[in-house]
Amino acid sequence: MQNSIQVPAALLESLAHLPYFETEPFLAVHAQAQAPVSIRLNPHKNYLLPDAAQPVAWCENGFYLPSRPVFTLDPLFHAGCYYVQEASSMFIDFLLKNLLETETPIRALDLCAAPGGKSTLLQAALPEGSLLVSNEVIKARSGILAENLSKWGASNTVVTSNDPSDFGRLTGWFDLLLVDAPCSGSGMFRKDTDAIAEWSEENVTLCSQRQQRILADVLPTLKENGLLIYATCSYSEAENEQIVDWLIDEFEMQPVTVPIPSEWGIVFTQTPKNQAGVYRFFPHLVRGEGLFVACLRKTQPEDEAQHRSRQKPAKLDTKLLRKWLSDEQLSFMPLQEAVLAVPADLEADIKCLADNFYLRKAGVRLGELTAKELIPAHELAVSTCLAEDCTRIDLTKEQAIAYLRRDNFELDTNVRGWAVVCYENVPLGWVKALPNRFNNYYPKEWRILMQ
Ligand SMILES: C[S@@+](CC[C@H](N)C(=O)[O-])C[C@H]1O[C@@H](n2cnc3c(N)ncnc32)[C@H](O)[C@@H]1O
Repeated sequence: MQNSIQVPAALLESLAHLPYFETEPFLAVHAQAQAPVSIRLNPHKNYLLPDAAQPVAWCENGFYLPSRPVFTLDPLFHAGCYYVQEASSMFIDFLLKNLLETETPIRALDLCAAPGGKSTLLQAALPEGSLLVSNEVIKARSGILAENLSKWGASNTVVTSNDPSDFGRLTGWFDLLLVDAPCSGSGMFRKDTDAIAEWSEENVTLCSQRQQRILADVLPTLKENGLLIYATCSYSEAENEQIVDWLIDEFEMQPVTVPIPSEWGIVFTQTPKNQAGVYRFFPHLVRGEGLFVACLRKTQPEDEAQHRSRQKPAKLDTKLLRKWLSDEQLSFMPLQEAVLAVPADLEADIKCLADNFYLRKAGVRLGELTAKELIPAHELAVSTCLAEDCTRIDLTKEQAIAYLRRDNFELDTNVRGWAVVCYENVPLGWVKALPNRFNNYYPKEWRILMQ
């Protein structure tokens, strides 16, 4: 059979004994030119799906598209109306819906979070009022994570950029821990052919050792009875089943599973040593990429770290700030020259995080307060807490693309001052309209570069 993607023979050999793995169909899907295209909708923003979109069975907001549009040229992509995510990863939604037995707000940590696919999913799936901390240790990658969460628009997220071991400062703090670990990447061969060149048996071993280090470092931050979701996009047992067996052997962790319909094509299998139930996604069986997922509950008692913030309450002109916001229950926190809006119920937690971690983003950045006014931040424009009565200007698609490129374009309006420009009623960002021109405040680093 012709195999346009050269799947390494050593990998094929190592997978041959796995249940439901079949070399020929596996190679056949890798020979196909096109991987399925799927998006997950942002439930807090409006978006009209194309008629031909088909639901992803295991995710309420997930849909396959019939072909791949040029997402970069869709203003609603930049407005955070949806996230482009391969469908297997959306399975986390199904697990959360079935395993979070509570409507009570929880604290969740997405430890390896950039670029933010699973964080945006978690944000939409967690019980209302929950806190989501999205961490990315590599500082250069934390920017794209903060960008994607800013566009998602929710106020209950915090982006940190810390080493997993730093979370040892907050023992017994989180109810949910997602570790979507860095891995050898074989499950992404179809979408990322560079991963093939980087694949080797030695790298699988190195990844497996790193996964153990990351997990051992971060597990103290999980509460007793807290849930760990461990995922990789590798097919190798050393990074998957063997890690789960190691977690059960070395820590007080119990596997938890949810039954799945067989027609989904997801392989429910067991780890060799402890017979823990785990999920595998093979692209010849599901409409998605390769993925491994396991869920475990911590049975070990863990005292919750107690923290009293060193931060003093700030004196802020709250009346002025509230004018910019819809009536969510938000508190205000200064961060250098800027002011943040954070859910009032999460203020103490966010201050505790600010005292202990490097915060890349927290809540919604409202802007900078001068003596007389707020210079609004982009995050506020694309947030879900922007005041309804804020001045809005509707753009055509052509104008919207020009705005997102930071190009000059004609705007026929009598509006003066700060206004939020919208496409199909969804905010894209700020302009400041002056008598004979306007200034484009779209963030330079996010502008569309594609011609
Ligand atoms: C599989 S990716 C995460 C994808 C992300 N969860 C998503 O859904 O968009 C793994 C992430 O782990 C980060 N990473 C690399 N080395 C790490 C380490 N030693 N500890 C924690 N995270 C690490 C990588 O930078 C990468 O962003």
